[in-house]
Amino acid sequence: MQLIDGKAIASQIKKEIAEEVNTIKANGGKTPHLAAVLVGHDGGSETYVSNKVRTCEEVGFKSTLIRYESDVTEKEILACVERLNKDADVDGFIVQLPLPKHISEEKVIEAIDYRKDVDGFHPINVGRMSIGLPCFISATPAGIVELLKRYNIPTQGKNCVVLGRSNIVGKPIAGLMMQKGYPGDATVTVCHSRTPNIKEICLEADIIIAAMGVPEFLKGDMVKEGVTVIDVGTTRVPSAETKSGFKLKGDVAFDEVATKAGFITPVPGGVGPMTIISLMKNTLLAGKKEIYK
Ligand SMILES: Nc1nc(=O)c2c([nH]1)NC[C@@H]1CN(c3ccc(C(=O)N[C@@H](CCC(=O)O)C(=O)O)cc3)C=[N+]21
Repeated sequence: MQLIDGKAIASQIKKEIAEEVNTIKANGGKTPHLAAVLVGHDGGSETYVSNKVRTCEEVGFKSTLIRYESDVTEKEILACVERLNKDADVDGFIVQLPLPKHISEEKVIEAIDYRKDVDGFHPINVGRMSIGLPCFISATPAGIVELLKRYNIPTQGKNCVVLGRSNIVGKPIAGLMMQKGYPGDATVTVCHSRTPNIKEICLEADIIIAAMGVPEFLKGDMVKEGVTVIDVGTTRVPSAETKSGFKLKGDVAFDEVATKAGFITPVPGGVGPMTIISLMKNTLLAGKKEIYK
């Protein structure tokens, strides 16, 4: 079994980005600027957003964090998006999800200028990705693809099973794994809460991407020997062992599955750090106007 060390790969890419930012600045170019909008005080969102802001500092980006209480109105959030769309200094921005129930995530995402949508959640970016046009690819799927590449994991003609059909992970990663080229050219099966025979399907898989958000869903008896397992789950469960009182749990029963897997990502330290780094890459691309003028 080989552990896929997302944390190590992410810090390597972080150095590459920091060097490029230095060069841009040395040549009198504009410092890339990422803004993040955070609504409410949910523990997970706070941690992820502060990771993002800290990483911006580490690579030399400018960052702006805009915070709202959870009783903020949809109108106020839409006005904030409009301001960020117009702010010439902001190259890209994200609105951290999930949003409180009284705010429509669809409306907010559609209001974002797709040229600044470094999350890759806007329908224009989603659509362009699905037909293979230049676009912002959402950070988690992009991070997964990068890990497969860096570990030279074969995908062509392989059975890839995606667990979960969310708009931000399941659907886009399924599309990327079946697209032409590498990593891609896989035979993709998407399973979800209504799939009756998930175990049977997983037992045929060469690659399993687990993104259902159900802690320790994938058990040792559901995978074949030598499988590559990518664990996207990040559920916070209460824990007495940690200072924060929470522990991060993946969608994979790690110990059981690791004994059979060829490659496996840990949680934390797997896909999470790669998600952050992909967001930085998208922000750099936005700053350089490489995808959209
Ligand atoms: N608009 C938006 N964009 C997102 O990209 C987005 C979002 N909303 N909502 C929530 C999910 C989740 N997500 C993660 C980011 C970093 C880690 C991460 O850094 N994880 C670390 C551990 C962090 C910790 O200790 O809690 C790791 O796995 O090693 C995890 C999950 C981004 N998301």
